[in-house]
Amino acid sequence: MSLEIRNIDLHYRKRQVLHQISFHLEPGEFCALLGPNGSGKSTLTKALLGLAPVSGGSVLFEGVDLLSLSRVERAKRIAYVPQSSPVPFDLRVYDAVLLGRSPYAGVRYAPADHQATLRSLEKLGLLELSDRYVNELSGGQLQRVQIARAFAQGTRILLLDEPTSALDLRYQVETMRLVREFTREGGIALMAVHDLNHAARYCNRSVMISDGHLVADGAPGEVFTSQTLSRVFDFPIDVSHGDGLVTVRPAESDHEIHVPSEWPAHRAAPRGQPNRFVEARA
Ligand SMILES: Nc1ncnc2c1ncn2[C@@H]1O[C@H](COP(=O)(O)OP(=O)(O)OP(=O)(O)O)[C@@H](O)[C@H]1O
Repeated sequence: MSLEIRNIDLHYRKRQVLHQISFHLEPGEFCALLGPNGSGKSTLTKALLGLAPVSGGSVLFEGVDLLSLSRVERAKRIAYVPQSSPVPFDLRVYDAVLLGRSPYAGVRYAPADHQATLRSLEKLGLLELSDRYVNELSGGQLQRVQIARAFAQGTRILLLDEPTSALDLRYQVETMRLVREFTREGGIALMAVHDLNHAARYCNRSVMISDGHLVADGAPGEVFTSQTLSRVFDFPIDVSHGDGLVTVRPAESDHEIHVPSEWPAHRAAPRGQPNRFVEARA
């Protein structure tokens, strides 16, 4: 069952921040949500969670518009790892992860909720920290608690906002692998991320936003071209392909790439085709 994001418009006060954003994600897709600072990535993520005021459009999953659901019902379908969030000082790691089960809990948590919590703590290497208070953790440990809570929620869709920004290299890689495993088991993941090399390496889909408009959509190997990235980030960027890997870096000064003033003339392939690169701005 795909996640269909259709014609999302969003205004903050009178300023339009998202313009007719449309794309769909299939089970198994780990999609990078890319774009420069202020382009609208976090806003789109929050819109999908019902946390930002959508002025038009819908988000369809399993036959329902997620935007029409209550918070609890939406939380059974979609979990979120925020960039940062306030830390309650008197909460232990175990209880913070158990909170991921609150959409299912009645008066008290069931044994299945505790089992899901333990599995998630183990996955994220947090069992040893279970009894620690979350306000005593390092930034990276706290980030792993957020991820564990989202996994414990047991949803089919996972939204992540820069989930590896506070993590050291080992946990960056392990987190990317866990999310990839989640999608290989049939989940759908959408991750706002700045690290283009991470996106190229771990994601099998990428969607680019510029100034609130969708400007490119496809596999990273197709979308990541010098021309597109230089245009979107307004900065000369080199892309090399080799050994099955795409590598992105700032262009060397002795062969700087001209930042094109026009969008590359790629067109969307028919639905279901692997190349979904679109030229979304005329
Ligand atoms: N609560 C808000 N009220 C008004 N404007 C907002 C609000 N939140 C974000 N914006 C504006 O919306 C636009 C998109 O911001 P957003 O945070 O979605 O960008 P982003 O792509 O996630 O940026 P970054 O990469 O820097 O995290 C920006 O111009 C920002 O100033």
